[in-house]
Amino acid sequence: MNGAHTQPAIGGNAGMSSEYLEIRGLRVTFDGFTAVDGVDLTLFQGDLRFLIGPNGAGKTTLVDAVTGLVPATGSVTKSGAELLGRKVHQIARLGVGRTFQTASVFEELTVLQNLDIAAGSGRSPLTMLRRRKTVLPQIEEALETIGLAHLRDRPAGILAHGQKQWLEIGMLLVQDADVLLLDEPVAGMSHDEREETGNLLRRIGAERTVVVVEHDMDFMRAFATSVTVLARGKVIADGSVEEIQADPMVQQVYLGTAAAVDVLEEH
Ligand SMILES: Nc1ncnc2c1ncn2[C@@H]1O[C@H](COP(=O)(O)OP(=O)(O)OP(=O)(O)O)[C@@H](O)[C@H]1O
Repeated sequence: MNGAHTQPAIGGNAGMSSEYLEIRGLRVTFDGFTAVDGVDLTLFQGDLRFLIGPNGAGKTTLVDAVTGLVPATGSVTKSGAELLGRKVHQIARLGVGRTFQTASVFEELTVLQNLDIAAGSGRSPLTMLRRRKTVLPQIEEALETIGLAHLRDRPAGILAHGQKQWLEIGMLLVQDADVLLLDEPVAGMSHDEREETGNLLRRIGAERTVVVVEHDMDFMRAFATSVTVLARGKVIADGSVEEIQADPMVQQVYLGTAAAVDVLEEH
């Protein structure tokens, strides 16, 4: 970690800005098995919220439910608009975007074309067929933000693993997503790529709400402004990194062994 990092502000701008995503009593059931069990979560603009928990805790299912991929009960509102019951593309249009554990970019298309398609997701098929002659300002901006401006005309297939994840994040930015749910964005990344990704999340997170599902505790400690711990579909703790690390319930449930305490407290 270099010295340029500012200390994460606990809770981001919580309380200072409008509420962005409010999850109440969220429940997802698969054939009688409850994967997400009555989750309440409030996320604010400026919050870089990490969602952690053991394997099978329900983290990805929660993201799937918010983004319309699995049916759920309860309520998820974004700035007052109910998301549950809407289709995936409608939720995306309301500004809620997500990435998957495996980056899903069009490998044969250039970086620019990938961003152009994402930016055009709200356009009609006819206008999509017409190629844009100029690069849209929001695409220029996204290229700079994700650090891929120099690779704009290269096929996405040649990008390094980390760069593909950044391109996916760029695709959410050009779609105007202001709530971003990222599923294990640094899995498989090198140390330097993690550092770059963390800085990218800080840059984009200042004006947005970013939720990061992650297993990497070092990454969480370095970049989280707040943390929610899920276990067996329920929220067992919510707070700053320090509060989460000191929580005996988290130490016990999260990994369940004495070694787990070392993992959580390691610096
Ligand atoms: N489509 C499905 N059908 C049945 N069960 C499912 C389905 N999707 C997830 N589950 C179950 O729901 C539980 C929560 O899974 P989920 O993938 O959300 O956990 P997770 O916290 O993201 O885990 P990991 O950290 O391993 O990715 C698991 O027990 C999983 O087997």
